[in-house]
Amino acid sequence: METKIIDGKAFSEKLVETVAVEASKIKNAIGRPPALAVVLVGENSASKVYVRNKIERTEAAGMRSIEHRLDADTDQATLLALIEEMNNDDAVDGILVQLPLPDQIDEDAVINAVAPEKDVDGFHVVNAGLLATGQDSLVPCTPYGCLLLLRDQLGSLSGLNAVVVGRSNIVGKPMAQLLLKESCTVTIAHSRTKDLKEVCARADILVAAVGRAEMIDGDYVKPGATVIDVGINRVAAPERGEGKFRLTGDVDYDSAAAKAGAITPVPGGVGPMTIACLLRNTAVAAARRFNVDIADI
Ligand SMILES: Nc1nc2c(c(=O)[nH]1)N[C@@H](CN(C=O)c1ccc(C(=O)N[C@@H](CCC(=O)O)C(=O)O)cc1)CN2
Repeated sequence: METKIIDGKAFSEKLVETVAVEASKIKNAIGRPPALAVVLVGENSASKVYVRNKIERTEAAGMRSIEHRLDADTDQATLLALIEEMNNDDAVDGILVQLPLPDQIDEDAVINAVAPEKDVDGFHVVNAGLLATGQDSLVPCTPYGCLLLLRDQLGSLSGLNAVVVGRSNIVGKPMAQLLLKESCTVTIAHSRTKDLKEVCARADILVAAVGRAEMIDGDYVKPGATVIDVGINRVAAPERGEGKFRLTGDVDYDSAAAKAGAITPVPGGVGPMTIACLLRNTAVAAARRFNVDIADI
């Protein structure tokens, strides 16, 4: 059986087109486009690229982008004051603080300072609680992107065995909640799980979000399973020249693809879905704030 390579880039481009249509409906209804404020603290080079992409794609989708760049030595009180200002600004629909933050800032305090209805990352404890109890919430972008790819690949997920490797608040836990909502039988596994290989090899859906380059190889994959690789790791690639890097996932692609029915590549799989779902969440946040009816995206 041939392995399907899931094209997250193409899927994300179609999703952004749909978001743009809904964004223009919102603009017609409220007299301005949905607005997303992005905050970058410091000089992390990957974060700078992600933020630049977020800004470009927000504008390309016909939405307003507001950018705040703060120095690496910014203190927590200053960042919290900026968030409070944006919470109270009626012209801001979505607020995103790019992670990771410098060490002097408590990430949880920042995440929970964002007004839940503007929390387009879906990380606030209120949104996490709403998701866990099956209520409407803003859902974290990466897991939601994985879910859209899975639905597109498999149709109904009901009754399937899903294993999520990784228990972060940002990916692993919300991914498990989303799969549970789809009536999967869900296992959250992690680096301390006993017999991890055997646990994974029972999965119809295997989501790797463990943060270790190429850890999940073909031995972890049930024949025909759908494998979703959330990892983005930069590893040395001396074959490309001195000091060069290549991007790789948490899955050892070649050996996993040899067993899987379908698999996401890195790059070009889950990554592009993260930003597309951020735009989707911004449109959803604006529509909910102003009671505008939009399509279910
Ligand atoms: N506040 C947040 N911070 C972070 C999040 C997040 O969802 N919210 N996620 C990641 C980074 N991230 C978005 O912020 C992100 C990561 C990767 C991609 C992506 O498109 N990856 C490409 C490869 C890009 C490259 O060359 O590096 C791919 O996989 O094809 C988009 C967004 C941490 N911080």
